[in-house]
Amino acid sequence: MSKKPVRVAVTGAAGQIGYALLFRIASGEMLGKDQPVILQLLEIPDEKAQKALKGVMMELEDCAFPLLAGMEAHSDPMTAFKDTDYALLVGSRPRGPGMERAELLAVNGAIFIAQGKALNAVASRNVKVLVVGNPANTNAWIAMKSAPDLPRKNFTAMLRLDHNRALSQIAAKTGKPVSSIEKLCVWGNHSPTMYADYRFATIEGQSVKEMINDETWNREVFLPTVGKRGAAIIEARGLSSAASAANAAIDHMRDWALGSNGRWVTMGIPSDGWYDIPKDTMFGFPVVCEGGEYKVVEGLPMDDFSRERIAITLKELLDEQAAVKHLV
Ligand SMILES: NC(=O)C1=CN([C@@H]2O[C@H](COP(=O)(O)OP(=O)(O)OC[C@H]3O[C@@H](n4cnc5c(N)ncnc54)[C@H](O)[C@@H]3O)[C@@H](O)[C@H]2O)C=CC1
Ligand SMILES: O=C([O-])CC(=O)C(=O)O
Repeated sequence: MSKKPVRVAVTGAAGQIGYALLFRIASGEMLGKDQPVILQLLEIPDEKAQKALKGVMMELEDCAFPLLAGMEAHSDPMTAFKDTDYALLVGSRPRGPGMERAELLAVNGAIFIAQGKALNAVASRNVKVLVVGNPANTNAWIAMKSAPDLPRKNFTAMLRLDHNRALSQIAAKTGKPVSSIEKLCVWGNHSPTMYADYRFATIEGQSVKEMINDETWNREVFLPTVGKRGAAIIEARGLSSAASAANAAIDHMRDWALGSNGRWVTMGIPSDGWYDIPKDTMFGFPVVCEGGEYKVVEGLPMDDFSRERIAITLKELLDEQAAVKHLV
């Protein structure tokens, strides 16, 4: 018997990430090749944006995706999020050259208050929310705080792009396939302060740290390359990453919904006090997903350098939260 369709809301649906994301959701890459979806697409109430959204929907229609069970255009989150099972909050302003993501808080923060409230009012009580719009961790925190009737754990921020970037750098350094790397993680904020950590990573059972055996490379090449990759892409493309961001959003939601098969992945999630990160801080942690839930990998040992890096990224997040506390 075929499965009942699930509702997937995507905001910023006519933007660059939206264009790289929607076709993959509709083809079953996110929720499985047997799971029909209804797309509930939100764009700003602006003639040009709504017209562009109609164009994207025409293209979706022209793909004749067997799993696309329905599609709606919205300009109000209160209708876009009605009964939604999954919400991908992409819509917001991207940064340009020379900006940091935190500078977007002033323009983007308010979006996530309105959208958090709308999710609180009309979404499925089990909705799984992924915030992509920057600064992603703090926007996810704002949305979570604006939705007091939904479980906190349903709100997540995207650090999967950082995780994937770290995987590719390790694969290039070791000459081993990306798929062979396990137990990598990225701690903290989706910003240059993030701490990509391969101390526990293995390839075919062998320690990646021992294989690389180069702490100078870790500190002077690996960490800055992963941490500043977004800016490097803006510098090269003139626009921020889109296809790789959409790909990471698919990976994040797929693993959360369908499981990570025992593999560690990185998700930005509200802390429950793990690793001394204050409760509710939206922080990148290593997790394993199973049965529609994520579970933090606990008990990992910390050395002085890791403690220092985690303190830096935590302070940045707490400062971002403090800057918007009056709004939530
Ligand atoms: N967390 C991550 O790893 C990444 C996050 N991003 C962030 O994703 C966001 C979107 O990036 P792009 O798609 O490249 O930008 P874009 O400018 O191409 O598209 C954004 C779309 O969102 C729409 N929008 C703005 N406010 C909205 C609202 N309140 N409700 C619904 N739609 C709204 C705009 O009309 C536009 O069509 C940016 O904030 C960007 O910085 C980008 C890459 C990676
Ligand atoms: O750098 C940006 O502004 C877009 C982004 O978050 C990324 O590519 O990681």
